[in-house]
Amino acid sequence: MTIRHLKLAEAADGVAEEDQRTTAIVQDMLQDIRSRGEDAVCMYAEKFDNWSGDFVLSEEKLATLIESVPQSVKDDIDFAHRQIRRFAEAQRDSLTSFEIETEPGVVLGQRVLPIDAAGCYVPGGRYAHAASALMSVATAKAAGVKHITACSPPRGDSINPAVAYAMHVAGADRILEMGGVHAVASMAFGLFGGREADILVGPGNAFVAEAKRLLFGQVGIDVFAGPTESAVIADHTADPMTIAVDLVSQAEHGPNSPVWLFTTSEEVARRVIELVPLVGNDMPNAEVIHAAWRDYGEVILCDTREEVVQISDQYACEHLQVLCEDLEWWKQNLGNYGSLFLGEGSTVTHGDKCSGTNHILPTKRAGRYSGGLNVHKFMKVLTTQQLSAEANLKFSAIGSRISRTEGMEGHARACDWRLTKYFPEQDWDFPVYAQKRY
Ligand SMILES: NC(=O)c1ccc[n+]([C@@H]2O[C@H](COP(=O)([O-])OP(=O)(O)OC[C@H]3O[C@@H](n4cnc5c(N)ncnc54)[C@H](O)[C@@H]3O)[C@@H](O)[C@H]2O)c1
Ligand SMILES: N[C@H](CO)Cc1c[nH]c[nH+]1
Ligand SMILES: [Zn+2]
Repeated sequence: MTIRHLKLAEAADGVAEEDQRTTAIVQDMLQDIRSRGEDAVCMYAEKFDNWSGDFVLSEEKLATLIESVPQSVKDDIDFAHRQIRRFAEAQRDSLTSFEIETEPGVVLGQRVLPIDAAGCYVPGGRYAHAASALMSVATAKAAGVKHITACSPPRGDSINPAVAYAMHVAGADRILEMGGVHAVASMAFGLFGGREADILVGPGNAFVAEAKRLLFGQVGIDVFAGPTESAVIADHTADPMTIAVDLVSQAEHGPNSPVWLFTTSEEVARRVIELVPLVGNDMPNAEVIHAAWRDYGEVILCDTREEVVQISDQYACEHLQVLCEDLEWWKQNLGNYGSLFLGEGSTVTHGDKCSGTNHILPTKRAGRYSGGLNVHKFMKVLTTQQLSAEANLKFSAIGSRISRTEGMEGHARACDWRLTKYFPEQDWDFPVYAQKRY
């Protein structure tokens, strides 16, 4: 393979150490919250978010916040909410409960049940992520989750009003004005009068994502959804300006948000390298964009589209845009990503805000083994079985023999007991233990 790195990420060497520092900080915080509970949370809220108010958002305060949201903002959030809820319901209806009789008297089934309690983290450090509230809460609601707590970091006197509105219309039962590791821990441990979450979902910065990862096991999580990443795949037909605008759009997430270009066209690559800083200059948050591009931005030139697929699957980027000829070929051949955006008409902003697919997506190469948040993450597939006495003639005989082959006498006798109970007159051509009746 003859790939060339036309632009390297300047921060590449320090990333592993930074991840280790984050893990150590988050481990200490979780341990402290485990032992000191709400007192520790109050301390972190004061330290990181300058917050010493109540955490549970009251009905009255929620009403005041909603009142302060302009009607035009409510209309847009309502539109996005309908799209997201509709897509989640379509997903839900393709996974169903069923029962089948595989042999006479053997009924096997699956029941698809919602998880009972979800904790939805809505980021709020740098931006007011109203759409993220819809993504997690509306999807949990579509799944049928009964107890939904949503949280977001307060800024000034409250969480952002549009975020509060989005949480409310999507169906949150309880809102915490709290963010960061301590909010994740509060939902997991059921602090401040809430239920212990059965699953924690939602994106967040490196600390939030690491907290969820460390709590996994005690609770379920959706996916490792840390700092945003975006990649564009482009051939010679792509418009460099469109690529630059789209890379800048996702670099604005934070100074550690990587944006990558994988291309077969050196001309397109060189033009994009010129354009990104110019497009970024014109933005209110130019500093963040320049840092992300300088430290994490990469441009990789490949000879063939097959090589591009190989590189792209290796990066397993959260968002992947394809600006090339023959989109169907790319759709069939790309295998690792969080969400795919095909053609110039589709920008990541559509998925981020309002098209309806979920924007809570895998980062740090988690796209190799998982998709993003979807309605199934809030649902459990539970199996059931009911065997008649007659069905035991076959199934207990086989179960007993397999158990003894494996050296598991207790398992074998559970079957033998049924054979001798239901078929006392039968002669067996294999050893069957006649259990004493006590
Ligand atoms: N992968 C996805 O699906 C996805 C989607 C949307 C957003 N995102 C990402 O979410 C992130 C949002 O980050 P944000 O910072 O704006 O909001 P955030 O709410 O995730 O984090 C802010 C909180 O982090 C805590 N914090 C800050 N510094 C800390 C420290 N040194 N130690 C411990 N805790 C600390 C504070 O409590 C603060 O309120 C971005 O990185 C964005 O790219 C990802
Ligand atoms: N691109 C983000 C997912 O990494 C989601 C988002 C929300 N708002 C803006 N962007
Ligand atoms: Zn985004």
